[in-house]
Amino acid sequence: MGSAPVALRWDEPPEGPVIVLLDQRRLPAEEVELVCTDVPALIDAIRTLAVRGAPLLGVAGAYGLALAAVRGFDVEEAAEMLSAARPTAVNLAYGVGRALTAYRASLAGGAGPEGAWRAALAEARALHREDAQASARMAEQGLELLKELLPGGGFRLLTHCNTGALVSGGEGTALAVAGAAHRIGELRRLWVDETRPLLQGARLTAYEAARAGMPYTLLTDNAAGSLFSAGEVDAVVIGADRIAADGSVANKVGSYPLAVLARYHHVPFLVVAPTTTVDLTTADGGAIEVEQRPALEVTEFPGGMPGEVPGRAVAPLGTQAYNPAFDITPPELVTAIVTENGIVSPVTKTGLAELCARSRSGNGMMSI
Ligand SMILES: CSC[C@@H](O)[C@@H](O)C(=O)COP(=O)(O)O
Repeated sequence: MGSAPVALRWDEPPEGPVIVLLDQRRLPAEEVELVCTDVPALIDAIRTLAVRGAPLLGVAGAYGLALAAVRGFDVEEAAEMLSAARPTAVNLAYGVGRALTAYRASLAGGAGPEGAWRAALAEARALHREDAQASARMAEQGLELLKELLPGGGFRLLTHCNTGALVSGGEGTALAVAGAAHRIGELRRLWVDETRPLLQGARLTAYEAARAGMPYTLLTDNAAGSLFSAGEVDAVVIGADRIAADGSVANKVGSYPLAVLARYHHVPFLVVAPTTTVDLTTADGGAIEVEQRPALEVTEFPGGMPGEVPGRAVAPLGTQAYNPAFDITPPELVTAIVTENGIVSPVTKTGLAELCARSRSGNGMMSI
């Protein structure tokens, strides 16, 4: 079994502190590090998905704030720019907000610039550690829930996008649950949606599943219906980018159709996400901003991502494309939301606000 990839680290070479990313745009073909020495480079990495996935975006945002401070950027302006780099995953603004609050408090307490950037860095490191701990708790609780829902064991799980170690300081969210099932010999099959247009499933989840030795099979997103109708899926496990106060879930586009299929076929639809992904200030799914991405990602294959080698055109030049990065699954289609603090479901009746209150108080825009 291969070791989990390290998606992000802070480094302090003699030339000055940097954020080192495993460049996810190049996986699985190449394992290449991308070194960000300044805030614009990090913002570009976030926009072009060199670093991605809700929990890791939070961690990247917090380290980004520390980088801004140590590299002499206008920290307040950097905080705004970093938070706005991608709009849907609430963790990004949350992570930036936490490091900014630590930075401001340090300055207000009389620290100089060195003390203030170190305070921001300490907060980023704390968030990174907490994320790893949350990941382990979600894996445990998600596994327990699967055992309850599917007492026969031998789970055949369908997942979408990428929710593993590449998006976390730990093993991730939904993929961490699959990993926990695999370790006890109960993962019969991991069905991996390729996740058009940027192929996070094919490129990244398959990469992680292979490294972990999981029994996995890749499918095109539009093959999922046949798989359900053949009775081959026991549960859907996905992550989330933002969960509104009413339990609506924003996640990678293609999640909502899976929830509809799961309901039709009486299959549990499980969302695995840390409480840092819950945004109690957003009332419902309609209030979640869904990121729209360039047409090129759809009209070229495999996804003409900025900074990448040009893709191959699969549509006539000038074709318009509808390319929302996320969709919204309404709460009535969600069987349960698994967090590090517990599970919200029609069965437990525990509210999201109660689970969030079990974490330390949030900063910035989060009301947790
Ligand atoms: C634990 S990651 C949860 C989500 O962030 C993930 O499912 C997802 O949608 C990521 O989208 P991406 O556009 O690749 O950042």
